[in-house]
Amino acid sequence: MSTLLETIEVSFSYPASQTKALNKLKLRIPEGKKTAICGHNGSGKSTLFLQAIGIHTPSSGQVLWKNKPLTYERKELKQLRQDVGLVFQDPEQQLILNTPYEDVTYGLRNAAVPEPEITRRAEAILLTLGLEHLAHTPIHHLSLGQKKRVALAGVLVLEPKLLLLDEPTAYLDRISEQQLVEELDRIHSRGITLVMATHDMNLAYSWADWILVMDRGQCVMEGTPAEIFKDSKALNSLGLDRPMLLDLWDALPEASRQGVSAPRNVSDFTTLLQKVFA
Ligand SMILES: Nc1ncnc2c1ncn2[C@@H]1O[C@H](COP(=O)(O)OP(=O)(O)OP(=O)(O)O)[C@@H](O)[C@H]1O
Repeated sequence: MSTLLETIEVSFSYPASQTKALNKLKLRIPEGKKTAICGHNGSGKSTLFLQAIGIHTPSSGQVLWKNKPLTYERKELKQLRQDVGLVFQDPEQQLILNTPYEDVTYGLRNAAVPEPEITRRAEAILLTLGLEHLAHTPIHHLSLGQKKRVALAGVLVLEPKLLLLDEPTAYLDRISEQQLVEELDRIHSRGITLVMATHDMNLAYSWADWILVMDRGQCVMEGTPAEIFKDSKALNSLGLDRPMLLDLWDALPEASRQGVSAPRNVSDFTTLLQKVFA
């Protein structure tokens, strides 16, 4: 499993704060996977993302992109921010222009992409995310879910190799969440490595193929969803819930679970129930 981004013993404190937001953090983001980063409020997930795009620099330790330590030179940071896209939890922090079209084209102009190419790429990404009819609508007229899509479009249009998403489904309704997850799967199938910070253990369990758990600025667990959610006690002590599907799975008669792996989504669970109660 090759590593795209790595932190080696990274520590960082915000100027106004006494506590370390990151405390000798050691973790790796595997290339090509869908990784979920879980952890209670304040465990350091967003701070890690800001380190990954070089907005903050470690007070000690190193951040490595493709096995090379970041030097934080201007040219390198410019390239890094094209390779690593960050979608903030709150789209208001990200959307600075008046309309989705202006916002999506802004990053391309900064990257000195030729004008015909800008138009082509902006129109394509707005279409992909179902935003074409809103391209010239003032952003303050959009719903939160639509703003989240615009923020995602503005990052995706730059064709990053690694996409970091901070709580992308927070405050979305079930249908919008489902649509976003489907879109993320399409993005992943194009070869983009995805990392999602989330509090939603049901989503982490069904969506991710690799999970990192953070606590007090450290990575305290890593593994596949099956490995991570096996240890309910450890998760509880970290303030994280067990996915509902696993509780339901445990409630099934033992004989029906023998030799079958626990379902990762509702549709697999329903199929299993139909077999059990046939
Ligand atoms: N701008 C800031 N100024 C001072 N302290 C901050 C700032 N941003 C974060 N912190 C502190 O750094 C620590 C890590 O915060 P961070 O936002 O990275 O956690 P998180 O895991 O993303 O939390 P959440 O799940 O609530 O988004 C917390 O103790 C937080 O209070």
